[in-house]
Amino acid sequence: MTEIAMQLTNVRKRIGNKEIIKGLSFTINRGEVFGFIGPNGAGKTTTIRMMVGLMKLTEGDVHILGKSIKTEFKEAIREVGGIVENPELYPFLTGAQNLKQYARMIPGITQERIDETVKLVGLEKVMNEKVGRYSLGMRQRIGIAQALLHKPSVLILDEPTNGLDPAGIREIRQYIRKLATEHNVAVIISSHLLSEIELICDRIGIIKNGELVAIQAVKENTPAGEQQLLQVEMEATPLEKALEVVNRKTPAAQTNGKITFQTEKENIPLLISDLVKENILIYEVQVTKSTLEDKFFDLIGENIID
Ligand SMILES: Nc1ncnc2c1ncn2[C@@H]1O[C@H](COP(=O)(O)OP(=O)(O)OP(=O)(O)O)[C@@H](O)[C@H]1O
Repeated sequence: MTEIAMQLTNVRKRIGNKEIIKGLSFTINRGEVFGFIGPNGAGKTTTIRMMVGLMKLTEGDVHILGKSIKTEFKEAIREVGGIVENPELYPFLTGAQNLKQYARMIPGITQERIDETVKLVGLEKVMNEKVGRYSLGMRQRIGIAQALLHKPSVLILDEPTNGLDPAGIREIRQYIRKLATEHNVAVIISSHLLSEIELICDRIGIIKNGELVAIQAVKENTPAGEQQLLQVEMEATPLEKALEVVNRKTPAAQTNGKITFQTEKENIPLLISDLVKENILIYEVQVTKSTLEDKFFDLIGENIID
């Protein structure tokens, strides 16, 4: 059974009189790697800062394992680990000393837990080396270990592959996948490069100008022979209620005032019947088979390269 790790509901952020984030609604499941992609300035970092509790929401809510970041901040935030800016590390201390230092700030972290996280990110062999001598990829991994010490259910990484070479990216990818599948962590990764992120993620949400413009499963991760998921876009009223009903069967998001989700063909009539039973009015349903790249270039209208 899929368990929702994080749910964004109509998340908005206004700074001054500018609305930077314009009503984001989507869910991320445990064990899933979710990519959050969009051009520079799209609103990824702002959204992530709200998800990790570094910035207040102007409107809407974020629930983490069902706990509201607004009304149950402590309980909700306990389930989140993240690297938003570069991980804070002391280059003149060893990896082991850095982790120990960091662990002092969190109550109840045992040496056993530190060792466990080191193993999780595969840094056992270099723990006694000074961090200043680590490669960028190793520094990222020790940052991930720090973020994991308190056993969060959701791990959020802002541009974790930034500046890494292909080998570094491959390593990070391997550990992120392991975290999701073996430890049931929901991992959220932001990036402005589709090519990098589609290799890591199960699902990708595309953000542009503070709005979610599409959400789609990455087909490379679909086992061979499995039926290809169809992309469904639906205009329905009331939207929030419709979103909730669809979410019971499959993760759905709100994009441009419509509900977007993916499902197998035979599920479509079942979902429509569920919606009708709940007195939801359906005005339009669009079903497409488009690939992620098609969608991405259609929506963004440009190749996202710095
Ligand atoms: N404190 C602020 N005051 C005013 N505008 C801001 C503030 N922070 C961010 N913005 C604006 O909000 C928009 C979204 O910024 P954000 O950093 O979230 O985008 P991003 O998708 O993370 O981009 P990048 O990939 O460049 O980091 C941008 O247009 C930015 O100029």
